[in-house]
Amino acid sequence: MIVLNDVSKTFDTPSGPLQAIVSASLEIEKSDIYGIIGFSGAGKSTLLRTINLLEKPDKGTVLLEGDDLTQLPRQQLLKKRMKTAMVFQHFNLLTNRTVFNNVSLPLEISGYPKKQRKERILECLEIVDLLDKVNEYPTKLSGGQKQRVAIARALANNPKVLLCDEPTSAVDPQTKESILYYLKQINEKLGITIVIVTHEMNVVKSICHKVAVMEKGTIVEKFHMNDKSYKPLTNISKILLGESNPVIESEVVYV
Ligand SMILES: Nc1ncnc2c1ncn2[C@@H]1O[C@H](COP(=O)(O)OP(=O)(O)OP(=O)(O)O)[C@@H](O)[C@H]1O
Repeated sequence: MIVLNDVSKTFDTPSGPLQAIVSASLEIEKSDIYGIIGFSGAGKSTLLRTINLLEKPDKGTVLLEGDDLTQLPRQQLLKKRMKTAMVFQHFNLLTNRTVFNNVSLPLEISGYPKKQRKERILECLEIVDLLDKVNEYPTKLSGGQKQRVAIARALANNPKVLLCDEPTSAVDPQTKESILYYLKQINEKLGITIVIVTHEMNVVKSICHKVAVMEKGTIVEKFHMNDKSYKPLTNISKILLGESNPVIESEVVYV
């Protein structure tokens, strides 16, 4: 479904070039829930953003359903990018639009037939159980409800992949569980592939099938969560798989 092959990305910064991704290779299969974990600054978000080429790699290839996105002309890339959708930590809803009109936005941008928009918007809001909030404005919603609207908006154009960047980091533990529940449902019922960047071990334990661990721009480890014979290499994976006590080596790893 998604194949990153030897992807590298360097940013120009005032203090010189910063290599955010170093020769990363990753294979994500259809219907996977794939976690990308690591300490702050490891390159997780940048790697996630290369999957739909929001971040263009300097080197390497990014295949989405067999098409190399790095080689596609702009128009074809924009079309192909619609197969992916993003969910962010801080929801990124438009406060001057109602819930209904927030979910409508990607449909307006993609030119989804006007007559069918309402039906599609309501379908998406039903998936996240928010039909009773269609006419509310985001400021009236809780954090969890805002994130569910963001998930409904992400689903609007029928993506095959959801790219989630710390989707539960800005909400309380109970709300976190609810958001993970909806992501799981979306994966199981709609077969949507989910790639999730997180620093929360509980998120990984709760929904991920597979995991990649990043350190300083490099993918240092990949494994299946249910592989009982797997011997973890890094502190993070040792904690994740219960082979080590949760040494809070950094404030950015929560168990
Ligand atoms: N647009 C940019 N310009 C310059 N440097 C950047 C840019 N985006 C990211 N970086 C740098 O690249 C490195 C990796 O950043 P990235 O956000 O991918 O890490 P991360 O693992 O997601 O961290 P966090 O968990 O803190 O969000 C960091 O040093 C960051 O400062």
